[in-house]
Amino acid sequence: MRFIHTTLPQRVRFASGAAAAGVRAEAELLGARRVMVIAADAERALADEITADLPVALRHHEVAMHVPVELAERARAAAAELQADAIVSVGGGSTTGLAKAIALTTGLPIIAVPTTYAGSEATDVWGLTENAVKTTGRDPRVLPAAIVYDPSLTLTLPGDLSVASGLNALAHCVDSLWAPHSDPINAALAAEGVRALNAGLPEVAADPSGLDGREHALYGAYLAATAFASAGSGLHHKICHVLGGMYDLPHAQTHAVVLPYVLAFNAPNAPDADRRLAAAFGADTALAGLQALRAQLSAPAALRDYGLAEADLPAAVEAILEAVPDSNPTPATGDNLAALLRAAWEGSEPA
Ligand SMILES: NC(=O)C1=CN([C@@H]2O[C@H](COP(=O)(O)OP(=O)(O)OC[C@H]3O[C@@H](n4cnc5c(N)ncnc54)[C@H](O)[C@@H]3O)[C@@H](O)[C@H]2O)C=CC1
Ligand SMILES: O=C(O)/C=C\C(=O)CC(=O)O
Repeated sequence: MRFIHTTLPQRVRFASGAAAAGVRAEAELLGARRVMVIAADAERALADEITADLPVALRHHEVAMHVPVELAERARAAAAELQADAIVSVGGGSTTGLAKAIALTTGLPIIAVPTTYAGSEATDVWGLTENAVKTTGRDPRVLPAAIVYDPSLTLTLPGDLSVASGLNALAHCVDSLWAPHSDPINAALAAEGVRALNAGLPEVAADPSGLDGREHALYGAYLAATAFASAGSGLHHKICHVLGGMYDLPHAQTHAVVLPYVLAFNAPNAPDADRRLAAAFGADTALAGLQALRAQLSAPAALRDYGLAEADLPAAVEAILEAVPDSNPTPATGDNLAALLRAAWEGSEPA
C-alpha cells in the first residue's frame, strides 16, 4: 500500500448541551479579546445565548448561501473596522462560509459552531460567488481553529432540511471515494460516515426532536467532512458547485437530488468503491443502499423542484464538462453528462 494523506489540524469538541462552555474555552485558548460573532438572522438568538460570556466586539448577521462576494467584502470591512481578533460562527454552511471568507484575507481564527450537517467547519475549502460563478479554493487560513459540536443545536433544523443536509454529508462520503486525492484513510472515514448517517438520518426523519438520531447524524457529518476535506471535490461536488453558482439552487437539496445519479454513473467503473459503500449501507450494492435510505427519508427527488429550468440544462452541462476531475472513474462526455443532468432534473430512475 502506498499513499499520501493530509490530516488537517483543528480541535473538535462534541457534547450535547455544551456549546456555550465549549466556545468560552476555545475563545480563552485563543486569547480572544474582540470577538466577531457571525450568525444568520434566524440563528441570532441562539448565537447571543452561546456567546453571552464572550468579549464580543461585533455581531454580524448578513449571511447568504454560496457567499456572494459583496457580502464577504462588507463582512471583512466590518471585521477590520472593529479590530476583531477572532470569529465565532454559529449556523449552517453559509455562516461558516462567510467566516471563512473573512479568514481568507485576514487570517483571523474561527471557532465554528455548526447547526446543520454541511460540514464546512471541518474543511479548508472556501467558496465565493461572483457574477453567477462559484469559485472554490483551499487555504489553511480558512480552516476553523476549533469546532464546537453540540447536537442539541440541530434539534430545531426542520425535518426536510435535516434530510437534505444529511444527504449533503453523505455525498461528501460517496464522492470522496473517487475524488482527486482519494486514499485509504479518507475512504475509511467515508465508510464510517456512511454507516453513522445511514443509522442516524432515518431516526432524525422519523423524529426530528430526538437527540439520539441527531448525535449519530452530526458525528457522521463530521467524518464525512474530514473525508471530503482530504479527498477533494469529485464529479458530484463539481456538478453541485456549477448548479449552485450559476442558478443559485439550494445547496443541500441540490446535493440530495444529484447524488444517486452520480453514484449510478460512476459505480460500474469503481467496483471497490461500490463494494465499500454497499458494506457501509448493509446493502447488495451502493446504489441499492442509497436508494433504500432515500426512500425512508422521502428525499428531495428532482432539480426542477428547486428552481432549475429545462432551458438551463445545456449551459449547465457545458460548464460541468469543463470541471470534471481527471480522477473520475467513468469518462464524462457531453452526451452522458447531459443524460445524467436531465435525469436528475426530471427525477427519473438513476441508470
Ligand atoms: N466549504 C465547505 O467545505 C462547504 C461549504 N458549504 C457551503 O455551505 C452552504 C450551505 O450550507 P447549509 O448548511 O446547507 O445551509 P445554510 O447554512 O444556508 O442553512 C440553511 C437554512 O437553515 C437554517 N438553519 C441552520 N441551522 C438551523 C437550525 N439548527 N435550526 C433551524 N434552522 C437552521 C439557516 O438559517 C438557513 O435558513 C453553501 O454555500 C455551501 O457551498 C457546504 C458544505 C461544505
Ligand atoms: O459542495 C459542498 O458541499 C462542499 C464544498 C463547498 O460547498 C464549497 C463552498 O462553496 O464553500
